[in-house]
Amino acid sequence: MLYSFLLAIFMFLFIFVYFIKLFLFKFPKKFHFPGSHVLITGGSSGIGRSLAEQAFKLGANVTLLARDVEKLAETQKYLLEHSKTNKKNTVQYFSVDISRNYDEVNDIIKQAESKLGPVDVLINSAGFSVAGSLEDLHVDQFKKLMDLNYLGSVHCTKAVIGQMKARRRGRIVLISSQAGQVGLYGYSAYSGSKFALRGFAESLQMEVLPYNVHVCLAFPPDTKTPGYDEEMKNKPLETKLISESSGLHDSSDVAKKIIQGIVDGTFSIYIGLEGFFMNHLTAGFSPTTNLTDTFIQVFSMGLLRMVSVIYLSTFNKIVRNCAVNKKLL
Ligand SMILES: NC(=O)C1=CN([C@@H]2O[C@H](COP(=O)(O)OP(=O)(O)OC[C@H]3O[C@@H](n4cnc5c(N)ncnc54)[C@H](OP(=O)(O)O)[C@@H]3O)[C@@H](O)[C@H]2O)C=CC1
Ligand SMILES: CCCCCCCCCCCCCCCC(=O)[C@@H](N)CO
Repeated sequence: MLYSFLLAIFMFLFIFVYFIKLFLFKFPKKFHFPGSHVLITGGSSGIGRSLAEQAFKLGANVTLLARDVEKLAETQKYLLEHSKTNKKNTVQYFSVDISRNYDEVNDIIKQAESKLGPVDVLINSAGFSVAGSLEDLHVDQFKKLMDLNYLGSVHCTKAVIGQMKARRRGRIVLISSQAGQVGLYGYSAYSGSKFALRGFAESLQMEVLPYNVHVCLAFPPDTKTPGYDEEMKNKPLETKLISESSGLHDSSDVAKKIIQGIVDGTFSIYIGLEGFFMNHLTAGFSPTTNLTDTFIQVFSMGLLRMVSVIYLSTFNKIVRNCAVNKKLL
């Protein structure tokens, strides 16, 4: 009796999900890297640099944007020497602060496009993090985080979106963070800038879907990069202890998942086991681009919510214990 009841529920959900595929959504077509133009902000370091390396190896022409010319030149040299393919693809770079002024960013991107053709994939990886309690964070730091992590991505996206829509081809990649899925101790400033990307990504995806442009929003966990090392210097113990629960990952593994997401046109890209859980728990009203993920979400959200409540209580305990140890409570 119970067995056939469960079977009926399973069948119902199965039919529902396939209904989604057949009648409600057209899933993205695969993207092919060879010969394409991939522009990567923050391409001279960390996750952006690993993405540049992998895109270049796949035969893409790569444009790197960042501020420091030496790091850019060094990355270009590294790619040309270490990732050489038998294809005739190339790497160029431009120095620009993407957080400041839309017109300046737009000019640089137009220059990049005049050399390598219209951008097919825009990867917004330039970003940084500062962790601290609200009392320790300066209001200026909130502003700087929004200017780079959020507006920097908006500027670059606005500069390429017109031609992508016109050509019915393109991928916009936004690098959020697991701290853009859950707010944690120390991330009051950083999380705001990363949650903002999700609102931007979801709205934009609805706007550009008819033009075959796909938005990919990635949620990396802690990843060993120069930016991470910098963040660690002033990270509160609470934030360290809580973040440890989803481990420390390698930037080339993170980049690999993102590249696969770009190929598939996945809206929501996660990394690691905790990433998988958080992705499905927080899927909410986000676009569906993948049948398996949608299927898992329909089944698992309630159960995952239960798991998240347990995690939350352990995080709250960490914060309380730290306050007690600091003799604040
Ligand atoms: N590392 C991690 O643990 C995680 C990182 N992320 C996110 O991934 C992205 C990449 O992080 P990560 O690889 O660690 O960062 P890194 O600090 O290693 O690299 C940042 C890159 O962005 C460039 N950049 C910084 N400011 C600007 C600016 N104003 N204009 C143009 N370019 C700029 C830097 O070059 P230059 O300084 O020369 O301008 C550099 O190339 C960020 O958005 C980050 O928030 C998400 C989750 C985890
Ligand atoms: C359903 C239950 C699953 C629960 C798992 C919870 C794990 C939460 C850990 C969050 C880690 C946040 C990392 C932020 C990384 C980052 O963006 C900075 N390092 C940038 O430099």
